Amino acid sequence: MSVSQADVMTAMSKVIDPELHVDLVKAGMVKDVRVTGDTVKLKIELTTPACPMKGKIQADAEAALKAVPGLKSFDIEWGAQVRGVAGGSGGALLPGVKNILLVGAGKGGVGKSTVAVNLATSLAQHGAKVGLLDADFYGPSVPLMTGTADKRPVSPNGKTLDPLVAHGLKIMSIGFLVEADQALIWRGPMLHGALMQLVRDVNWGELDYLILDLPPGTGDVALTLSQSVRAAGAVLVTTPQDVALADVVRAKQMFDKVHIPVLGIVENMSQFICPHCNKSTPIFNHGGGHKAAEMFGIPFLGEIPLDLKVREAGDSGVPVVVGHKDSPEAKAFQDVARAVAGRVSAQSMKSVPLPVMQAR
Ligand SMILES: Nc1ncnc2c1ncn2[C@@H]1O[C@H](COP(=O)(O)OP(=O)(O)OP(=O)(O)O)[C@@H](O)[C@H]1O
Repeated sequence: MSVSQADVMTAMSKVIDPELHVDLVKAGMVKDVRVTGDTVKLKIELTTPACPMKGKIQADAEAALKAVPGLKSFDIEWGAQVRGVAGGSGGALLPGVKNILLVGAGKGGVGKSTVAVNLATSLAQHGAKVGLLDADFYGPSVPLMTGTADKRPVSPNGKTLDPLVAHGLKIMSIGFLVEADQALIWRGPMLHGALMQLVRDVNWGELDYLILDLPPGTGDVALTLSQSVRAAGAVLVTTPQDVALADVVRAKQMFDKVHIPVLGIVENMSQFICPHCNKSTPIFNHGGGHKAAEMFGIPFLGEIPLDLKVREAGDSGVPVVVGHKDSPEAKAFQDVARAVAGRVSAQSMKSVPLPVMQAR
């Protein structure tokens, strides 16, 4: 019995991407199908190299091909092509940037920068092209956390800046450009101008994801910055205690106000696992992030344990996903990164374009 290309496409159309709720053919993921006798070679192009569902899709695709009558063998080449969320990219300002993602928190000190750095690094480790922009004007910690604090970006032409490169990321921080206390006195228009310079006048090149570490809180500064870029979505970082819920509510309301979809909530400092006896202690309680996610009907992206390694990694400039990549903490960050990438892919599948925010 001879096998046709149509038989293979029919088989692939029965495989559903569980995150995107669409079959592989409709999603345009099946490419270069070449049938020779009773064998087929094809390429499946996922929507992100950090696809959280790759294992399931792989198993389902293989099972579907095995069920094609007459097909004796197959060879699937796996690839990934990140898609941009309509209206959530760098747009005309940064045509090479597919998705701008904001990392925000309702209040300071919850680990927002730690999550931004490890999220960006994990996505890069998966093979995505990632930039990290530290827009935390009042406390830029990305230079310290990425080991770039003693370096300065250079300008090849006197007009634009080359980002620094570390841990597979292109990095830019307000901390590279101004003294620590200088930005503290900036308000609306100046902040906006400085941010736009960091976005526009940096040679970001082609990026799948540009992660923006926002200042903490929901005041004017965070709001102005969120409004100034067209973001594909925001990741909210919180700690687990009940009192943090009020801050999550405020942060969610802020992103709603500027029409930026919240991709989900990350619960940081979730619980402390004793390195000596393995006993888990919920120092800041446990489950507040889950509760908040349920309350808003938005995804829970994962929880990160409270652990000395995470703090030490931040201070040493080598993110925990690099320095201790097999630790439970690194695995927790990697899971969050895959969940975020999955949510962005899901957004990109929605045909309704996001509203375009005008820079003020
Ligand atoms: N899961 C964790 N376990 C241990 N320490 C952590 C964890 N997450 C963050 N920290 C530490 O807590 C401190 C604050 O973290 P971070 O700077 O990321 O928070 P932030 O919310 O960005 O703060 P800010 O409000 O100043 O911007 C840092 O010293 C960091 O290393």
